[in-house]
Amino acid sequence: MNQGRQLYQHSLTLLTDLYQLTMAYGYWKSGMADKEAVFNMFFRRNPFQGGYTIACGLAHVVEFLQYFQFSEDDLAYLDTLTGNDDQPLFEPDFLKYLRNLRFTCDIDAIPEGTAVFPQEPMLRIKGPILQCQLLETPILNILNFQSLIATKAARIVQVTKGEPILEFGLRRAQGIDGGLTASRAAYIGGCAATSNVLAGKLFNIPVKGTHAHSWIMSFDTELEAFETYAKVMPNNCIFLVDTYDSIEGVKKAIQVGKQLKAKGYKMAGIRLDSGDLAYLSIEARKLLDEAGFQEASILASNDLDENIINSLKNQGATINVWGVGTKLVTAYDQPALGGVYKLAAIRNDQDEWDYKIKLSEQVIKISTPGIQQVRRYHNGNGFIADMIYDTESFVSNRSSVMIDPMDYTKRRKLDNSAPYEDLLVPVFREGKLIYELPPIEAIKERVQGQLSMFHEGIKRFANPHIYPVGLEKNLYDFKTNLILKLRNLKTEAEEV
Ligand SMILES: Nc1ncnc2c1ncn2[C@@H]1O[C@H](COP(=O)(O)OP(=O)(O)OP(=O)(O)O)[C@@H](O)[C@H]1O
Ligand SMILES: O=P(O)(O)OC[C@H]1O[C@H](OP(=O)(O)OP(=O)(O)O)[C@H](O)[C@@H]1O
Ligand SMILES: O=C(O)c1cccnc1
Ligand SMILES: [Mg+2]
Repeated sequence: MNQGRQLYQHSLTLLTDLYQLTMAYGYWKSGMADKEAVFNMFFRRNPFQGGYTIACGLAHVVEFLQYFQFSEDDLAYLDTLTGNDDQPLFEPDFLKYLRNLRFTCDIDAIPEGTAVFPQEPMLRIKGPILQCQLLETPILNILNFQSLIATKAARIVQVTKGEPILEFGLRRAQGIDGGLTASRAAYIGGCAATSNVLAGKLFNIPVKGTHAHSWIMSFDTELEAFETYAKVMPNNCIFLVDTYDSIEGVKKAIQVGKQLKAKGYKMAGIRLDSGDLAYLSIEARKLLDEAGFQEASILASNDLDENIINSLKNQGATINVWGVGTKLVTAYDQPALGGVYKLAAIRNDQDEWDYKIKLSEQVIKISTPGIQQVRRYHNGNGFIADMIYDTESFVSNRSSVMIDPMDYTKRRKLDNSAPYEDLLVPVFREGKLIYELPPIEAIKERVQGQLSMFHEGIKRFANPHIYPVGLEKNLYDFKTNLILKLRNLKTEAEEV
């Protein structure tokens, strides 16, 4: 029986964890639904043991929020949920409340394509606590994955040094949305094109493609396969040469390349997809050059990542176009960015902010309270440090002191008359979109622009230099005192 399409045709508003809805119900039932709260999204470690992370996914957060509304279907489904006594989980009046619920929060976020670092709020949301709570899961889902893949792509781009990377990952991506959003993030991170046609259409990304072994295998001979392809697609010929014997394959490609030339076309190149890619590319280059095909590209693919590409380059490989799939779109060596979303402040009955903190035995896991902003300082040559400050308590003096949250002896004085940029920009005000989403090309350019502004050391793969990020002194002191108070210890001031 045809059940109809089950995926991708309905409201995404239920794309959240059930516990967000049970808490939402709790807030509503106890009269707290509209209490104003602030949450921050941040991560604690850069992925891939690297020195930076590329922020990506905000456009899809915006899209999600613009369509945020419970549909009749959604509500009917929620109405079927029961607790362990088989009674309805949610009472009808709560579902009526959800029917009329609209997104009305303020959001400030760091633009896509910006390099970001641990502890920095990538996104800050302020609004009724019930809404902020429901949005934790989708916001993390979107930003964690796209930022992870954009970062992976940026690392691969670092090693190919301007040579184009074609993203070939769709067949092994983590499902349909994983494939689509990975293609977008990979392009933003610096890939030149994708093989993913739907991503090309949806996100305005260039698409590219060669042909597979099956094309070669469907003919009696490799030569016939190349000749037929040249006949039907004379303007898009990259011949896959490794089906039977890569060197023999290159020779056949040259034969067909000459036929193309005689007809006024150009053989764009060859593709290697197995064997020793360094050796084979060097041999292929010699053969191509000797035959007058100096301009023909050598594309290589086969489980490539930044480390293998680096090694191939060190071996003198003459590959100049890189096809990268599985290890890019699945972020093979680190499958998730550990971004979190934490309550940082809540309005009390006196209409003042109560700052909130999550304690932990591990210092790195203690959250930072406050309505946070990130100030990125420049000197003439590049970025020198990022300071996280609380917008409510910050006093813009001539200089600020920032303190490393992991080591209070590490301090730095920063000059507020030097150029700086406050990284979070207003995106929504009371639910209204006030941010103009940049075109994907601008986001992509921002990545490379940003990376050129940091000390080379943060881009190193092994033990990268740690870019300085700290808390502004008032925020640091406030956080420390709050920790002491929660642990029932005296603050320094109370001690004397
Ligand atoms: N010169 C090289 N130096 C380092 N790694 C390489 C080199 N050449 C190829 N590789 C990588 O080594 C791995 C080879 O994998 P594998 O043995 O599965 O493939 P293969 O036997 O070449 O081809 P296939 O199984 O696809 O026919 C791939 O990840 C490839 O990118
Ligand atoms: O290796 P990736 O980085 O994922 O790039 C995409 C791969 O997909 C294709 O073949 P597929 O892997 O489907 O088959 P093969 O390994 O047998 O060539 C292509 O030939 C690449 O090898
Ligand atoms: O176009 C290609 O060569 C291609 C596309 C997807 C996967 N592997 C290769
Ligand atoms: Mg493969």
